Parts: sequence; C-alpha cells; structure tokens
Amino acid sequence: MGKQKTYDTALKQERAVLVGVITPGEKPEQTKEYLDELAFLVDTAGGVVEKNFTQKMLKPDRATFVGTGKLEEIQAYVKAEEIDMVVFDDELSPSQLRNIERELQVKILDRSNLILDIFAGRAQTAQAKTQVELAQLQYLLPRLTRLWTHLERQKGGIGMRGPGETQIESDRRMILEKISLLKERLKLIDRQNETQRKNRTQLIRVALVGYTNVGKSTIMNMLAKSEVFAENKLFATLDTTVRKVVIENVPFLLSDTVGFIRKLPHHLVECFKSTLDEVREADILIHVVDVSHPNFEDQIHTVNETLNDLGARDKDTIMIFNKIDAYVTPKTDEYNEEEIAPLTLSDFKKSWMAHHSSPTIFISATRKENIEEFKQLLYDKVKAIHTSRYPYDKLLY
Ligand SMILES: Nc1nc2c(ncn2[C@@H]2O[C@H](COP(=O)(O)OP(=O)(O)OP(=O)(O)O)[C@@H](O)[C@H]2O)c(=O)[nH]1
Ligand SMILES: [Mg+2]
Repeated sequence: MGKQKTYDTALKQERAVLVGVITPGEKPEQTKEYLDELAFLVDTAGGVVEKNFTQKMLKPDRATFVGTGKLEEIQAYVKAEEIDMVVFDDELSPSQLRNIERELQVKILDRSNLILDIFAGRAQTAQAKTQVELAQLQYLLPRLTRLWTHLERQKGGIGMRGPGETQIESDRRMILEKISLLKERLKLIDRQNETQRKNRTQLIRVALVGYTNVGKSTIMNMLAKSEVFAENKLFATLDTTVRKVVIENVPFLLSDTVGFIRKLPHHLVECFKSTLDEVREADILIHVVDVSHPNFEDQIHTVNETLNDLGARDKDTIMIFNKIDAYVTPKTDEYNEEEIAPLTLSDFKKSWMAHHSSPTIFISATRKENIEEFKQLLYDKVKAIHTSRYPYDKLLY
C-alpha cells in the first residue's frame, strides 16, 4: 500500500501473519488488496505483518477456516519465526476460533476483533466508548467457552467440572448484566443527543460519508476551517463532529463521521447506528472517494451498501473523487492475458459521468485543486434545498 508507518516505538511491535481465503472468481489483485487492507489494520493497531498465507477454497472451512494442511504450514512458520499473533481476514465463528487456537497455540485475532481493538483505542466521547464496549462484550459472549481450552491445557483434560464451569457461568452473567447496563446508558445518551439536534436551528444538514482514510476529515477541516484529527491511519475519526459552515452567505451544518470498511463487524454497525444519525438525518451527503486507491470502486460499493443498511441511500448525494494528485494510471492488467488499455483519470472521469447522474467533482483536498468548483456545487445544492424548504425566508440571502 506504500503508506507511511508511524509506530509507537516505546512498545515492542507484535509480529503477525495474515490468513485469507481466495474464493472462486476473486481476482489475484483483489486478494492482494484485501490482505493489504488487513495489514493496514494491523499497522494501525500497532503490529507488523511478516507473512501472508492464502488458500483457494469454495468458502472458508467450517471447522478451521483454512484446510488442516494449510494450518500445519502456518503452525510451522509461527513456531520457527516466533510469531505473536495470527490474523484471519474474516470473522471467525466461536468454534473455528476454538479449533484454530488449539492447533496454533498462539494469539488468534479475526478482522472483527482487530477493528474493535482499533475502535477501543480511538473512542473519545462517552457515546463512542460505550458503543465500542458494548460491541466488544457482544463479540465476547458466545466465545467465552474459549476458557475451556485454557483449563483443558492446564488440567490435562481432566476435572472439567467444578470451578471452571462456575467461572464461565458467573462470567457470562456478569457480561450480560454489563451489556444491559451499557444499552441503558446508550439510550440515555441518544435521548440527550436527539434533544440537542432538535434544538438546533433549521439549518440544512450536510454529512461527509465514505470509506475510511479517504480524506473526509481533511475536507471538513478545509471547509469548516476547523481542526478535526486527520491522519494516514484507519479510523482516525470515530466520533461525529458537527460544524457550522458558511459558503458565501449560506450557512449550513457539516458533519464528519466514522469511515466505513468492508466486512464491518455486524455488532459494531448496530452499536454505531446512533453515531450515524447525522448521516441518516442529513439533507445532503458528500460521498468522498480516494481515487488514488487501487480498489476505490469496491470501496464505493461498500459505502453504498452501508448507506443502504442505514436507509440513507436515496439522499441527494455529491460524489467527490479526492486525492487526484496521487492517482497513478494502473498498469496493464498483469494477471490477465487480454490486453486492457490503461485507464487514465480523464478516461475514468468520462466513463463515470456517462453512467452516473449524481453531481461529481474531482479534487485534491491537500493540494487545494478544484476546491472552488466543489464549494460552488455545494452552495447551489444547499441554497436550492433551503429555498424550497423556507420559501419566505429572505434572511439568509
Ligand atoms: N495525496 C493526498 N492525500 C490526501 C488528500 N486528502 C487527504 N489526504 C490524506 O489522507 C489521509 C487520510 O485523511 P483523513 O482526512 O484522516 O481521512 P478520513 O476519511 O477522515 O479517515 P478516517 O477518519 O480514518 O475514516 C491523511 O494522511 C491525509 O493527509 C489528497 O487530496 N491527496
Ligand atoms: Mg476522519
């Protein structure tokens, strides 16, 4: 991915290997992108990836995700290279996790708890902290039986009743109690936020949406002249920020929110629904795309799916293709026999415009390219909505 690396050098970096399954019809460059993204997640969490393991399969194995042969190969490598953790590119079921842990005898993470871990480290507000903790406990609950394997190891498989079982039962009860407590707390926070939103003036609401790391916060900072945290890591933003922005004489509210990602853990989406209220209640969406990312078309798809889940797919949307300064024309498809002409940015632009009706602008937020056109477009949209909603309100113009 060629991303710069910023590690916390005070800590010893944990060394990881990645495991992915290649399903039929998946192109090699897609597989590479998926694992690159997983590596970027590991990097964001503070680890370093030593090796990728992949296996071609119809679908992940129900018991062990990959085949037993592949698992042995991984085990040999983990042992020889003293690897700290093995990260799987999908959510593992409780039984998969148990089986794999027994085989590999090393820390196992899956895509979901890796993302949850990053979120936990990022959460700032009470709302985000509560949401992440809730998602983590819900993830943990069906996997509590993992404790058995530790007990099994310690006790050599004998004496499984008694303290072990009680321990799990009381742990489960504690977690369930905590879950309902967190849900109550979230409800309260939601109610407070709702009142806050209702008390806001009748300004038009615009929300920045998009895949993680595409430049949403950078654009927010540019438009609102604010200082929202932006960096080259995944999920720099977790909490929604709302700012009042004025373009020419038209004020509106702009919100910056959590980025989306492929295979976002189900619990997490549920728990973050209220954070995404700003998106659901927005009048206009600005869908930001990182056009310099090799997989940006997949990312657009993921974002649209997530918007669909939120019931926000049919909103007035402006498409912003950001990072045009970093766009590199892809090489002729090296994995394919057929020759495909390299796609320049202007080729892509033409074909996109021919097939899509949403207003679209290609910009560079960091180099300030085409920003005036973008602002003009936004201004026109906001003004149009404002005039139709408040026909007699001359105050603002
Ligand atoms: N080359 C280039 N980099 C950019 C541009 N816009 C933003 N970036 C960089 O992209 C990285 C991510 O930017 P953010 O604004 O944090 O992205 P985000 O969409 O808010 O990311 P999350 O909050 O993590 O979902 C940062 O390192 C930015 O400096 C651009 O136009 N060109
Ligand atoms: Mg951000």
